[in-house]
Amino acid sequence: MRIVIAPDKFKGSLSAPEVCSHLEKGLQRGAGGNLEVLRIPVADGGEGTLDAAVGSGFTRRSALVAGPTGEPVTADFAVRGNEAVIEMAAASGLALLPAGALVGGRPGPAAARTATSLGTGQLIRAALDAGCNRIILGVGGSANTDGGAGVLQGLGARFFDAAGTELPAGGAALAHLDRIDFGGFEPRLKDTRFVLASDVDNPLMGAQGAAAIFGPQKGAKQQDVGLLDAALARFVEVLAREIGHRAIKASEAPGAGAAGGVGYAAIAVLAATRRPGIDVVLEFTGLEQRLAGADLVITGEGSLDEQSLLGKTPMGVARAAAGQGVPVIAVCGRTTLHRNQASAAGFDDVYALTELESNVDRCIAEAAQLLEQLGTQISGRLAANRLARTATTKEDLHV
Ligand SMILES: Nc1ncnc2c1ncn2[C@@H]1O[C@H](COP(=O)(O)OP(=O)(O)O)[C@@H](O)[C@H]1O
Ligand SMILES: O=C(O)[C@@H](CO)OP(=O)(O)O
Repeated sequence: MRIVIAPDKFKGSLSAPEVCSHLEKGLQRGAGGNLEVLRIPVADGGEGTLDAAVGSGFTRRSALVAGPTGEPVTADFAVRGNEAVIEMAAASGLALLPAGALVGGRPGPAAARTATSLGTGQLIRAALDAGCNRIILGVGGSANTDGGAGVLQGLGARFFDAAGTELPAGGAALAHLDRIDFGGFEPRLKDTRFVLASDVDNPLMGAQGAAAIFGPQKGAKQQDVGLLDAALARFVEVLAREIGHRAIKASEAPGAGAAGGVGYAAIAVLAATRRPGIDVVLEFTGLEQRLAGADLVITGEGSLDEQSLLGKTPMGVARAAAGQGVPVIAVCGRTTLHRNQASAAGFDDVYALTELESNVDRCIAEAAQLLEQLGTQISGRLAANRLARTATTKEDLHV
């Protein structure tokens, strides 16, 4: 029997490659090691996108870049031929904030105002140095609200105030922006194509913008949100002087507000095409083709819920599986979906770790072992031949 395991991470407990390996261990245990298993970790453009690329034949590279508060961090990216996958959170992620930027263990307001996406720009440069001219920029989980100004700085642009002094890092400083010098801008960008892999469709500014919606999770208090939003508006105004009206148009584009405005810089200056993260990931993993001839695909994520139905990773996998006529099982930490919702979404069966351990904290702490147990259980059910695409109509659906 040929099984493809193509899950997203279980956020807070297991990375997608870990989900793959523990699930396979359990499945094989239940099947006496007789399964042919193909592991394809997937993601939605955010955290885990790099793992998905590496799991699909890209080579992991690393570069020393500036972290969100400027301190050096070693960030990975992935290369295959002339194509690179950059997960911006690897350089500018909220999770990289040093202890000094945290207040009570959470990002503080100073970090919200000053965090920069500089390291993401430096990673792009590292990808260019590696010979890439097609760059997939996976966004999300960022610490910055700087409109992607840091990305442009990392690529050679310089930002000045009216006195001709170079601006300090971060979104708030953009309130004092007077001029951007693109004189030293990376020339190789002219021949480089960017894809912005993002599921976030917020514009750059306003009530649905980067500062208002994602600022608070980065530590911004109400007054910081106002300040950052106004600073972003100033950035757009000054950029429009340099590159014309497209700077304004891009600020309204869906996705401009992704990753604190890295989406904006990518669309306005790097001419990035925005695509749903899951579509981009499924494409570079070649999932649909690799499903050909499979008897079953197992996907999943930490929480399978109503949000998942809006097109998150497991839905993308289910769609690809439907294209190949392959049955789909979802595994997850927990689920709020009813059986008819799961079935309408294309899942023939859903297994949650909470069925094995009702204490969610323990479920998270012991996810690896529980997932193995679940894998063994799934093997047992497969052996009993209880999986069929008609499961739901037979009232045989698991949840
Ligand atoms: N092992 C686990 N057991 C139970 N619930 C889990 C487990 N791992 C993650 N979760 C739940 O999934 C949530 C994360 O959801 P997930 O789908 O992985 O990511 P996202 O938030 O990006 O959609 C966690 O907050 C937690 O509630
Ligand atoms: O980085 C961010 O600003 C947000 C939106 O892109 O990311 P996430 O949705 O992962 O919180």
